[in-house]
Amino acid sequence: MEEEPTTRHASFLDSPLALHIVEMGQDVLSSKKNGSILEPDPESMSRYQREIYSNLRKPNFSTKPSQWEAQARKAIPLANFFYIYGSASTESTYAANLSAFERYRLRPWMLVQATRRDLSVELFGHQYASPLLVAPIGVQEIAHPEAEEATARACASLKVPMILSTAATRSIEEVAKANGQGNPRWFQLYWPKPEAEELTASLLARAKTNGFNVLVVTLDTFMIGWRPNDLDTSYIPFIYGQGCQVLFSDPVFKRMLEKLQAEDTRTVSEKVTEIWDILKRPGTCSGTFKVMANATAMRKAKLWIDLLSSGTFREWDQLNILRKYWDGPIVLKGIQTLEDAHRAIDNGIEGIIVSNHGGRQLDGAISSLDALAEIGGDKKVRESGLTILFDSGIRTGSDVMKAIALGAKAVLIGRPYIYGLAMGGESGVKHVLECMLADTDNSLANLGKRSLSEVGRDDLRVFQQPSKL
Ligand SMILES: Cc1cc2nc3c(=O)[nH]c(=O)nc-3n(C[C@H](O)[C@H](O)[C@H](O)COP(=O)(O)O)c2cc1C
Repeated sequence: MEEEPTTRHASFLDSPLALHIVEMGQDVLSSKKNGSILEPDPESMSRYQREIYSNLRKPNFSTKPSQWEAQARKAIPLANFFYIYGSASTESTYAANLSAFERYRLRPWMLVQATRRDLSVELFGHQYASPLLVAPIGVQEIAHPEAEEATARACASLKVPMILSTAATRSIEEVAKANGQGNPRWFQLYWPKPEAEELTASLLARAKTNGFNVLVVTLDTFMIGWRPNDLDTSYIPFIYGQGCQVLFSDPVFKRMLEKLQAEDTRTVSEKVTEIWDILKRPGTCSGTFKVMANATAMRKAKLWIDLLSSGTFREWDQLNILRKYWDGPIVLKGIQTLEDAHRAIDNGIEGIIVSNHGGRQLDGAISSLDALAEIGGDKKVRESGLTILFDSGIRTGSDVMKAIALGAKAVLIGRPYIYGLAMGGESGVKHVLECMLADTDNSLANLGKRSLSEVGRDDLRVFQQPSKL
């Protein structure tokens, strides 16, 4: 006799096969709860690796950091390249930054359930998808005509926070627009000199209005480093008004400029003589052309240099001035000593970036990674809740792991993404960031870790102790 359909249905649910399927489902659900899913996540950061292989052809750009540098060198005028690549004096700080990563070696762990991984980090109450941020780098137009806007779009597409430099070639508003609504972005301040507090207030108000929610204050560049590459070609973009757009677009700066012009008592002939004096100086044709083309911008640029790069230093007790104009987290960039990290804590600062500006400021200095090793290992720092970020030398995913192991919560990518910008504008930046994200995820997996919170000093060996004074 034929069974009733309902009975057939009921009997299937009772069948061993159905029970097995249900049990499998329950296993998957419970393993999800336990965080031990056996299938790799198709959306993981390392998907870029799979995409490249499945394309079955060479990617448009190399995946090697050394090639990004080489390709950027070919893509832009040499003086521009050397401004980006160059460091202070003998470039020994830059060399130390890179070689330090060779001394700290990772210790991979086996038979760890790292099929699914979590690269997210929490910084100042915000959840970020990865520990990578884009470092503040000024004058991006010298790498590509789309400049900071291209970087902002690339960052938005990958949800990587962009830190906008005060020395940008685009205004705060233009970069915010290119970065789009809801994307995380921070603002880096080159602190105008004390007489221009109103200007500082205006910059910070604009940053806040335009969705920049963390303030990075750079402490290591009150005086520009001794940079022979640029000195030998007498090349500094700010003189021509390049890298000055954040201030040029500021209402307080505009008022200052108007006042200066109104007070300018020079006669026309005196002004012509001044330009003629510049043109008479021995130099390149392109220098002469730039002087002619930018005579107006140069007057504005003079004020920019006087306000931002006058050589006037600030002190610790002045930090509280910034609290008047900024109610969000403040991060000090350029910390290299444990003593200064303690001062940051004592001054109620929320975060520091252990950085030596990529070796562009003080030559003969310790590597930034050695500085991190000292600061990140300190009891007072660890117990204080101070957020530690790191830059200067990050080139690969394993570099990211080493910095995290030494106590950084997140890291800043510097020159590599500017090389990406020089190679191919927005798509070049995106490529470099996707490589860095994939390599970071891959390194976490091959270290045998499921999340960044599991990475610590046990995962490192130092093979040559940092020199002690
Ligand atoms: C061309 C160039 C311009 C930079 N401009 C700024 C800047 O405007 N503000 C700032 O805080 N740091 C600036 N930096 C420093 C970076 O933020 C970062 O500290 C450095 O690039 C890290 O070193 P790395 O590139 O070797 O990894 C600049 C670096 C370069 C290479």
